[in-house]
Amino acid sequence: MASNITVNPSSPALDHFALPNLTKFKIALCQLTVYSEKKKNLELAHRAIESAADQGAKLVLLPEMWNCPCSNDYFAKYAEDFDDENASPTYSMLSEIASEKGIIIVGGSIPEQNNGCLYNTCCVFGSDGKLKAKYRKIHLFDIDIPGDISFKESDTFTAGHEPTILETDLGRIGIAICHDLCFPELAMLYAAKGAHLLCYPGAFNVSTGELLWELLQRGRALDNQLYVATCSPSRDSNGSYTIWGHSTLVGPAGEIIATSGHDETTVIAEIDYSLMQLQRKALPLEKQRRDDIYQFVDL
Ligand SMILES: O=C(O)CCC(=O)C(=O)O
Repeated sequence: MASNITVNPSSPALDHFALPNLTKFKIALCQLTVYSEKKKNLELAHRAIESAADQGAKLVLLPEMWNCPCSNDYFAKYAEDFDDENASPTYSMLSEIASEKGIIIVGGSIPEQNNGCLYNTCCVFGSDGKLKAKYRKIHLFDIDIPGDISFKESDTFTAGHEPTILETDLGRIGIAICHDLCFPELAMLYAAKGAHLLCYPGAFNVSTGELLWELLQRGRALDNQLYVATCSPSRDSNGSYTIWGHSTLVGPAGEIIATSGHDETTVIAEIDYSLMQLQRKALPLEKQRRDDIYQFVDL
């Protein structure tokens, strides 16, 4: 299981205090407008990534479902097969711009078609333009609030099974998508494997967004004393699914470092892992944890 997990938590070499080569860098959260034409979405994303890199961002995070309208009616039509990279315009664009600018791109999510199944998938490209990881959303979003919102992602998508954390020059990055934020267990698993940063492309709606979006990401950051970055599409009030927006970077004490409203924008903010070390020294939750009373089981 978990073939994307490259760090062995039981390895004595894993030092949770160890920092990557680059401890301070800029991250960009590109809160993109989503159009019904895929080509337009690709062009917009390309421009936003290029501009973020030109402003010094070393890591760019894109939103959930940024190249496809957020509706079960569209997912199959817009889906791409990443195994056939030449047939995937999204794969090619992200790979090319990552290597051209020498940046890491956590490519939000798009519908992936693979062996007759559809997945809500995030691809991560390294600064050499190579695909470094692929994460398929594990917790699908099914909700039914009478008179408010009804959405069943599991009608269309198959759930993924593989937590994904990757070792990069910018630290160990855990990947998850949107509704995955509601499950502290996944964030804890990544923290146990030494993650410095969790990236959540997301597309919360206005119904759950106002109450939960910020609370959840601050909770995941605070519990695990690491950085959490989220990136949403911008709001489209004409669509059937009204997006909350508010792409955010949260620091290891649960503090909001930078955030946005719901319009199209790019948030550029600094990650400084030395703050994570300070927070873990000041409040050593890891040492205070009572594994004799409750134990976190990592299968
Ligand atoms: O968990 C929620 O309340 C919203 C999640 C969501 O919008 C999604 O997973 O697409």
